[in-house]
Amino acid sequence: MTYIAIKDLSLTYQTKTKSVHALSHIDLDIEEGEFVSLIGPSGCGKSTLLSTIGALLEPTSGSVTIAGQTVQEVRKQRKIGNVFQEARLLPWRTVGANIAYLSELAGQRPRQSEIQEIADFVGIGAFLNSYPHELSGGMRQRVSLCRAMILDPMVLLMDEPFGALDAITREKMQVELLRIWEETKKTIVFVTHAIDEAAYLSDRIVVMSARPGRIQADYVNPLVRPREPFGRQTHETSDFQSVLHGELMRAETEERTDA
Ligand SMILES: Nc1ncnc2c1ncn2[C@@H]1O[C@H](COP(=O)(O)OP(=O)(O)OP(=O)(O)O)[C@@H](O)[C@H]1O
Repeated sequence: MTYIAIKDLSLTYQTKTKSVHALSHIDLDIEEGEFVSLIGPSGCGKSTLLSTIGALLEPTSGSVTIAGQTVQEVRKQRKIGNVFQEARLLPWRTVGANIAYLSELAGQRPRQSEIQEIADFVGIGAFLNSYPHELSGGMRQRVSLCRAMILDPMVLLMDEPFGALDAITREKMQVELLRIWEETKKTIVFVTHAIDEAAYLSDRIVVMSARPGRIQADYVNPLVRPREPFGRQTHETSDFQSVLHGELMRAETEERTDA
């Protein structure tokens, strides 16, 4: 059953000096509990699409609904969780206070036991009284994930969340995210540049064309779960990654032709 429904969505940015046609006639259905990755050439509109799903940007035309509600309604209920490449934590607040922050904005003060429970679940239970500058990049991203998860979001939108982490931390975070997803069955839309990351994590991989971004291909991931973590490759993994790589190359080539 369709949960996130994106219908004929286009978006053009208007600046003082120019207009940038970022997305063109996007149709995409995502089911409840699905893990979908968006990949595509740099500047093809992945973050823009994610922002329209999160109601951070208004499309020029078309619509996005989640469980039949407009994304603006869902956003008002604070039921959209965002995780960005930078953790965007408030440096003067402790980890615990950062996790509580968005709930406080919504007029709810989460109980300490609730904060402890989510922090334990995401593996930072021992750091609630620490400040962001005392944490590693991976730990800061865990705090950012807790801050989103404590809202019990209907969807989790993740924009290259591990893009700034070193390779080892990134792989650990991928394993952790899969565990969290399997236990909570949240619907996740995940933007990444990394084919191996998309192939390891997702149920589906949507490949976008060069700008203006369109859906170029939509792959159901053939790799059975549980999958090999830490970059370990099976024949099936490398075959699927080659297919995705070819698709990305086509998108890149199209960009050069259009330029
Ligand atoms: N606020 C804005 N005003 C004008 N143009 C913008 C704005 N934000 C993004 N763009 C342009 O829209 C296009 C899509 O940008 P977007 O960040 O969504 O792409 P992306 O696929 O996420 O890129 P990357 O992979 O490099 O992060 C790009 O050409 C970008 O320069």
